[in-house]
Amino acid sequence: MSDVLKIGLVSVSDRASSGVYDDKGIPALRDWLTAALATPFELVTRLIPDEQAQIEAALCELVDIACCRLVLTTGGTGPALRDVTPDATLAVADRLMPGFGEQMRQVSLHYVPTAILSRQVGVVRKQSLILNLPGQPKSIRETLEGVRDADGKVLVHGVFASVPYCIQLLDGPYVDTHPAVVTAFRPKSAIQPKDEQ
Ligand SMILES: Nc1ncnc2c1ncn2[C@@H]1O[C@H](COP(=O)(O)OP(=O)(O)OP(=O)(O)O)[C@@H](O)[C@H]1O
Ligand SMILES: Nc1nc2c(c(=O)[nH]1)N[C@H]1C(S)=C(S)[C@@H](COP(=O)(O)O)O[C@H]1N2
Repeated sequence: MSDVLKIGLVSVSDRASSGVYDDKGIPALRDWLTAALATPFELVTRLIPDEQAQIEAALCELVDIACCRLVLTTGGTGPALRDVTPDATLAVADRLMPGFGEQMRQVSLHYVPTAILSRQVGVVRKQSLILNLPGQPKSIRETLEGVRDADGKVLVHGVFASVPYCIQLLDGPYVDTHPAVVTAFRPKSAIQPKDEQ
């Protein structure tokens, strides 16, 4: 098994994918991951419209063929008729990870009351974790990183704190983070010394 974490990034947007506006989802995801990850990773990106069949196909390709152990989507999680990212994610899921959706909405409520409108889910397909993030580019940092007070103390944990251990439990590569951005939590027995990573 390679030590390099392959991460699929899927930006789901009718307007960005048709060129009405520039896609800000993938750049925001790339920037955040570059700042947060302390272990090697490789990105595979897709920009597609809000079409359920295309989202399902992209998720299956990224997990089954590109072997991405983590896939992050952005966009299409709301209640509008064309928002179908969670539906596509559930359709290709083997198992649900309800804590991720619950925690992302919990975090997001600190930023915006309409956080409850996001139907975002976390699931496992094969040995890969798929997480839906909302479409607002700023929601990427908010949901992954969580909420801090003015002194930088974490008030509500972002979901990324739990992603490295989840990948480890799915027999994926050992992933570590920069604590200034987000601290990866795992039980003491699962922590690998730096020289063995
Ligand atoms: N990929 C993106 N790049 C830049 N801004 C985006 C992107 N996706 C969404 N946004 C912004 O976040 C808002 C909410 O995202 P949502 O996924 O609900 O998009 P939408 O309103 O369905 O439109 P579209 O699918 O055409 O982006 C959008 O109205 C837009 O302002
Ligand atoms: N962290 C965070 N979560 C958020 C938001 C946001 O700006 N930041 N926007 C909310 C809004 S307004 C909507 S409609 C839903 C769904 O957004 P989406 O359709 O762009 O995925 O996400 C919600 N969650």
